[in-house]
Amino acid sequence: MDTWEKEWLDEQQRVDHLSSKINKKMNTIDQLLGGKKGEVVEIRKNFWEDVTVNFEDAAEAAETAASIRQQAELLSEIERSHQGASQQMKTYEKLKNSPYFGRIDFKEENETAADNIYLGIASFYDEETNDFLIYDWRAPISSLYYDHGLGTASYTAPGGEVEGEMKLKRQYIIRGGKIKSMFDTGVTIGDELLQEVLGNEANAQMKSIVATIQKEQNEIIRKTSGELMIVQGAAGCGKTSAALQRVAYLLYKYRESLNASEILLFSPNAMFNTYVANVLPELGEENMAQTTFQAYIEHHLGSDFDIETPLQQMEHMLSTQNNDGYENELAGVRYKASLSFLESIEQYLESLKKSDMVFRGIHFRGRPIVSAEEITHYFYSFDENMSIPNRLKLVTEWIQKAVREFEKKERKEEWVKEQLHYLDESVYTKLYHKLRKKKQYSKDTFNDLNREEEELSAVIVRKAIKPLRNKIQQLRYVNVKALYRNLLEKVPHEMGDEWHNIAHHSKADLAENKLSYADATPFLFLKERIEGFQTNTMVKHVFIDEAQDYSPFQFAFIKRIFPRARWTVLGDLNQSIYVHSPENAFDHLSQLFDSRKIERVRLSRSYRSTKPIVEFTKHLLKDGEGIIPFNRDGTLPCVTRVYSKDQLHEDIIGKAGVYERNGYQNIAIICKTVSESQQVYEELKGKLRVKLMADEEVAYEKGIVVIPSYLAKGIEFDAVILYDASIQSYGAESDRKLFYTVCTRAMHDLQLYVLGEINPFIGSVPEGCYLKEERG
Ligand SMILES: Nc1ncnc2c1ncn2[C@@H]1O[C@H](COP(=O)(O)OP(=O)(O)OP(=O)(O)O)[C@@H](O)[C@H]1O
Repeated sequence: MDTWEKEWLDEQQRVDHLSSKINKKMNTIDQLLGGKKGEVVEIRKNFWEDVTVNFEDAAEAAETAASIRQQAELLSEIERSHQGASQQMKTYEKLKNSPYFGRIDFKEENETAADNIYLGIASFYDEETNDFLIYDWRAPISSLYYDHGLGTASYTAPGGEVEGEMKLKRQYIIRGGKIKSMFDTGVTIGDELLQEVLGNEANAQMKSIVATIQKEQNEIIRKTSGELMIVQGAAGCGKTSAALQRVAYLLYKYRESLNASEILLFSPNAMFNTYVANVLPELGEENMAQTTFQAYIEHHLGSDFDIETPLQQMEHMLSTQNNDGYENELAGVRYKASLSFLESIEQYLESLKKSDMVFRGIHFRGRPIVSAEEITHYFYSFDENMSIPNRLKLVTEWIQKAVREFEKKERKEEWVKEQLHYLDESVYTKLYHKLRKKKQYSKDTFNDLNREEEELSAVIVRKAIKPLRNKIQQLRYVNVKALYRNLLEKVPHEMGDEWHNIAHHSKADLAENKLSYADATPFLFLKERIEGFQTNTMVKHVFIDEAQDYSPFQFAFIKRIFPRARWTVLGDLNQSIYVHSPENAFDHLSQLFDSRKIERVRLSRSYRSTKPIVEFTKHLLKDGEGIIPFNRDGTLPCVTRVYSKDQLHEDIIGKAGVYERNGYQNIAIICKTVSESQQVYEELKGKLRVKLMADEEVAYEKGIVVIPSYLAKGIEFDAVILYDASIQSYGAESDRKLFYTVCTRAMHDLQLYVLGEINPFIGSVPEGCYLKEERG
């Protein structure tokens, strides 16, 4: 047996020893869990026997309430610790399968021997020996593993910097309690393990990367001093992965004061939410809250408007690219996405404090209660410096009072008497009981009858007027639609005459209760600023993935919603695919924060795709030289020219078959638009086992999928078949980033078809970087 084999055996023995310790702990918890369950059942059963119930007088009643509370607290305490224990059980289950992935031997300065530190997804403490047999990967000492090679090394412990020497750095793949591979590594975390991990087939869901986090990524995970962290890096360099590990790290570091629901991730679309949903549970943590910006807008405006989605906007812009008026529309969309527009809304709001607010009069059954003029008059009777929301609070109270008075008079109206006549028997009986309870019946029956009628009339009117009252409380009497229309009347000095056309389109949409994607955020902003901005102070960390796709306006908006949150923003300017995103999106963002509290991290190595694919895709960009591929072999991307649709489809079917036989489980046929995806799906579905993924609400699934460019964003596939890379599809300069984005979705294989002329971006890739084929 050579030394390495001996080492391996020793390591396996340690794993076995650890497994038996874990088993022991699991047994103890198991018994505890069983016991707790019994306790809960017992308490539930005897709940009312164990509380002293006595309502004789106030003191007794209070005692009874206290007794019930005590019993309920006991129950929830047991249930809480039951949940804690079952959570622990799940973690031990994972540790039993794979207790750790790394080891470092670290000799602290002034110590004689090195400590062996084993790193796993959670700590494991042995009470018998008072030893940590596994350290959580997020513990301060674990940073040594990610940041240092052999030799001098240090880490920041709670008590200060600890210096020393790293004697050994080892990596393992352990599955089912058996060591499958083991490597000793040097400066960076071993390429062997990375090769192995990255070479695997894509998953329908993103995986955690704890075992192979790279030094530059570790910075993203552990740096927590700033208020805004901007992470920029090429496609596939691990921005999303690092962000999710950062969430896990924050949950560990601030476990006493932070819980998962106080962290919010903005995803590019709803499908992406399902794609990343597994990473944190895999690490034994609860998932953070997830949303999309669109969902936020829908939540606030969706009941009043039909709101264009980003996907629909993109679809519209892509299909009108060659029309007259496109440039004008584009200028409008960009202006509405800018901080200048936000500033002009602020100015408009300031002017509304003095004049021009638009209100709707309050009517009931066609009769006026308070006219729009009266509301305006009352609104402007307040001090000019009083904010609009504060004034509206007073206006609302005033209107409600007027409605109350109106309500009293209304009881005598004819329609009330009519309804009284046809009143439902059950309502009648209910009211009778109510009046009896209030002891409002006298012995005088004549009076009773009158009273009964009065009460019933009051009920009828109150019920009929309630929806109106609710609307008033929701400030529906403020005509935000008209205010937004008036705002659009003002020609911004940045825009000139073409603005009239833009405003005209928006106003026509509004008239039909439609809101374009470009108008949705400004509209909501105006509404919120008028009615009183709804902020969320609970959220402490906001993460924004694919942040290059947000407009400066949207960033400013989000900042207002979460005034107490720290931000982690991840993006790649080369992947901004929306017309509203400016070239320098992150500069606009930085303006919202104190420059001393901003941290910037750049990632340059790309891990997703093989080296030949990265070499190909980086040449699609004007400034792609800085992108460094991780050294993973693979075949060259292939560009195939075809001369008919039939030929194209036949080839795609053949290629998808080859990929399937290769063992690939995630194969994407990426089209440019949703409508193209639908057509292609219709053509292929009878001949290929293929799914259409054109709706962002569906969860991402394995198999061969036809998917539009926009939805493929942020996710990855074993192989990508690009439906049509001709100049007709991707010819304009504005298509460059979209084209780069779709090509970078491929992990192992990239096949591009061209029906017509090859697009100019492929044209700029050096000859040796891809294979060329002709068909037909
Ligand atoms: N340190 C790492 N160890 C193992 N795999 C990694 C590492 N970093 C990144 N990866 C893998 O690389 C792929 C790309 O990562 P990720 O999706 O996080 O990149 P991204 O920068 O968000 O990409 P994009 O901008 O294209 O959406 C994923 O499969 C991820 O698991």
